[in-house]
Order: sequence, then structure tokens, then C-alpha cells
Amino acid sequence: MSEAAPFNKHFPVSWEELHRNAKALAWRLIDKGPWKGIIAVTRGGLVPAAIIARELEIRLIDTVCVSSYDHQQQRNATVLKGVDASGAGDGEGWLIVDDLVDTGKTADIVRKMLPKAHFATVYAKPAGRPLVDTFITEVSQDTWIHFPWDIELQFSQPIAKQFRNG
Ligand SMILES: O=P(O)(O)OC[C@H]1O[C@H](OP(=O)(O)OP(=O)(O)O)[C@H](O)[C@@H]1O
Ligand SMILES: O=c1[nH]c(=O)c2nc[nH]c2[nH]1
Ligand SMILES: [Mg+2]
Repeated sequence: MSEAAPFNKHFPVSWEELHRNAKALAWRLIDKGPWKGIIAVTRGGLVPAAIIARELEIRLIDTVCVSSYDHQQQRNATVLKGVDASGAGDGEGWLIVDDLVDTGKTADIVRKMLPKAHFATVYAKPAGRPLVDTFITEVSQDTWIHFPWDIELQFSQPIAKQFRNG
């Protein structure tokens, strides 16, 4: 169990931005294939995996189900389901997709299941970055990324106030 994370910066992401960044990730991955299939890390990896699957015309998709946060509070990671896809073996030729790496704990667990797979995320924070093969946008470790499925439109405090209040 970790201490409460000091996320004092906030990075909200819209559906359009997420779509654009997931497509940018697909552009980076097209030359690194061909890919046998995608393993999406639920739940956050499901949306980027769907966009990448559409762009790279991949129809074989499996999931690895890992849960390690209650909102911003990290706890011990629980693997709810491993890989089903027949032939995924050591992961060679397979693409693992998650929304982000933060501490890298989830990526570490999934990499051990599929050591030769290519790990791709849309976002990365410095601590998890070494565990990812391809990503699009880096944010600082003390930033919380707010994905479009977790947020709704509402008043936002000026950055100066948010930063001062922590
Ligand atoms: O690098 P880490 O510190 O392990 O954090 C990154 C993981 O945390 C989030 O998943 P979460 O466990 O919150 O589950 P969810 O995808 O179902 O929201 C996110 O989707 C990544 O999978
Ligand atoms: O929505 C999320 N935003 C984050 O920054 C993060 N880090 C770990 N897990 C996360 N989930
Ligand atoms: Mg996740």
C-alpha cells in the first residue's frame, strides 16, 4: 500500500484529444509491426486499444485485467484475468496497449506475463517511462491525468489557485 500520492497538477483530456493522441500512437506503431494482435490492459487501455485496432486493422484483441487504484489512491495491484489469446506465448509480435504508465507497477506485471510484447501507452510519467516501448505524451510525476470517461464539464479553478491549494 502506498501513501496518498501528491498529485498537485491536473491534466484533463477531452475525447477529441484522446482520439488524436491514440491515432498518433497508431502512426508510431504502424512501422514497428506487423502485429499478431492487441492485448488491452483494462479498463483504461480499452479505448486507446479500440482506436489503434481500427487504425491498424487488427481484429484479434484480448484483455489483461489489472486493477491497482481507487481513484488517486494506489493499492496492491490485483490481476483479475491474464491472457486468453491462443498463441500469444511470450508476447512476440503482440502489442500491449494501456492508457498510461504512472509508477510502472501495472506495466511491470503485464510485461512479466508477455516479456517479448511491445508495450504502448498514450501517456507516460517519468517513473514508468522505462517500461514503455512507445508512448506519445509525457507529463510530470505529480500530475493526475483526467481521462474523458472519468470527468464532466464544470467550473475549473485558475492554475495559480489549484497549484497553491495543492
Ligand atoms: O503505472 P501504474 O502506477 O501501475 O498506473 C497505471 C495504471 O493505473 C491505471 O489503471 P487502474 O489500476 O486505475 O485501473 P483502470 O484501468 O481500471 O482504471 C491506468 O489505467 C494504468 O493501467
Ligand atoms: O486516470 C488516471 N490518471 C492518472 O494520472 C493515473 N495514474 C495512475 N492511474 C491513473 N489513472
Ligand atoms: Mg488501468
